[in-house]
Amino acid sequence: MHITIRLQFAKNVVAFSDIATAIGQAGGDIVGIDVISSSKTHTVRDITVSVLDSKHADVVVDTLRKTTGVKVIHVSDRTFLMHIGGKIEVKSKIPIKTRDDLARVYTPGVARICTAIAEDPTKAYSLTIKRNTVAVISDGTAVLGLGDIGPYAAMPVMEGKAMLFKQLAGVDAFPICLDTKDTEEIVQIVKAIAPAFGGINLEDIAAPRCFEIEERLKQELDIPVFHDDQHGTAVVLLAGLLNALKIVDKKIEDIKVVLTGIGAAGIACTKILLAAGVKNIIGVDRQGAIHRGVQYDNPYWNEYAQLTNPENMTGSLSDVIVGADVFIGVSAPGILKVEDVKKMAKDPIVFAMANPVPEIDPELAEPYVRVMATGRSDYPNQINNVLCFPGIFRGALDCRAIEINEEMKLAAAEAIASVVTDEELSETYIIPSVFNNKVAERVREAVMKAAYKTGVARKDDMMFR
Ligand SMILES: NC(=O)c1ccc[n+]([C@@H]2O[C@H](COP(=O)([O-])OP(=O)(O)OC[C@H]3O[C@@H](n4cnc5c(N)ncnc54)[C@H](O)[C@@H]3O)[C@@H](O)[C@H]2O)c1
Ligand SMILES: O=C(O)C[C@H](O)C(=O)O
Ligand SMILES: [Mg+2]
Repeated sequence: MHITIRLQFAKNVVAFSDIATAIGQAGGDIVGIDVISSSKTHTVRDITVSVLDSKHADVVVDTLRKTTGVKVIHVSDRTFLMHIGGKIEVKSKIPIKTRDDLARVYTPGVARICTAIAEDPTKAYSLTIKRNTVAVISDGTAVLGLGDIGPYAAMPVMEGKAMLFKQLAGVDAFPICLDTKDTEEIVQIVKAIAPAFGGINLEDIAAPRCFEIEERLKQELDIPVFHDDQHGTAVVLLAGLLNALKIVDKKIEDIKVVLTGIGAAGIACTKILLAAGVKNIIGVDRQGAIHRGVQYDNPYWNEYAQLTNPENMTGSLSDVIVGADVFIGVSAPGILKVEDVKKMAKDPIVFAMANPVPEIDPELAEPYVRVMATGRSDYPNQINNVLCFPGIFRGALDCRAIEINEEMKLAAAEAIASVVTDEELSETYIIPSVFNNKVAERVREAVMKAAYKTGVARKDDMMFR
């Protein structure tokens, strides 16, 4: 990573070459220097330094703080700089240049538009932003793998999702973080703001509350409601697994899968795998393998035990991973050990998808696995729901679907997998890149086709009939 250190130094006490030497001795690489101001006695410079990680950054900055004649004014890194003032803004489509423009976009002209919508509320789709908007709703309780960090801290992730919605699929998404963890209140708030939106993307809401919130909203709203961490993740996981299985030449019905983190993502991933034909899947959470014969406080785990773990295995991750063909992690950093990977069947597939730190460091796992994937953008094979949510909502909005159903999700998974051709498929390319512009378009088309086929599309479109 790069950090930029703004420092002031006394010219008669220390020379810049001494500062450069100090940075070099601390292992930092100077990649840029800007002079901010200079007087007879003092100079202020921004020095951009390449460092290994945030601990290393602290070492470099501490060295400078201890250098006589140097005052560190502040330190910023590029990632922080990209977040200053937030990452998105609202823009008008039409400039208001004249009184005439004003009288059309605002009072009095706008009143005729309002009246038309009051007479026929479906006109909201043609005369307001509704046809292109998605609310990205979070309560900040399961933000990436950081846990319950609250609504303010969740905002940067939701802003990031909104950027991706726009860039990858042209969808106008609004980040909305709620300062409540009350299921009923969240349901009522989302229902109340729904008129402005064509779809609702729930994000980073912890299990098990997320299940009830999604179910209630699906029943009570006539626009698609989609919990991204459940279904977006499940769709992309299935796409990646379908392609990875081609490489190891194993059939989906024959594989043994061990999945850690039986929360929002884990339960949805399990369900999509069962629907796709997986027979032997064992879920592991903090207490070990989920199995029959115990009563869990979490009702979803009791149901989970009925659907999974055919041999009713008990024990820890290390116990049940023996002979597994596939490991899927949607849980917590570092919980899969190299020793565990060594116990897996031949040609192991490891999808360590916890963000930002995966269940196993890919560098540690790589010598022992055939196919390795993470949720991150800095390693090959990024299995991340960003491959799904922009295209799936684009499709749902364009055909004005009332919901995003199972057929639409399966169609999206197959569409994502299909972007990687048989010639291109390899251990390090099982899933297309986020920047592959075929992804959102193919997902959109597949999702619309499935929506028309299952009768949930409201917009007439002969092309997809
Ligand atoms: N790559 C992706 O696209 C993607 C998508 C969704 C979620 N995720 C990641 O998956 C993780 C879970 O997200 P979620 O939304 O399902 O959260 P969640 O809070 O709903 O579920 C997390 C589950 O993991 C369990 N867990 C925590 N520590 C564990 C441990 N040491 N061993 C076993 N289980 C443990 C928790 O008990 C909980 O059941 C996060 O790290 C998130 O970043 C990745
Ligand atoms: O936000 C991501 O990168 C993926 C996913 O939604 C997560 O919560 O980890
Ligand atoms: Mg998420």
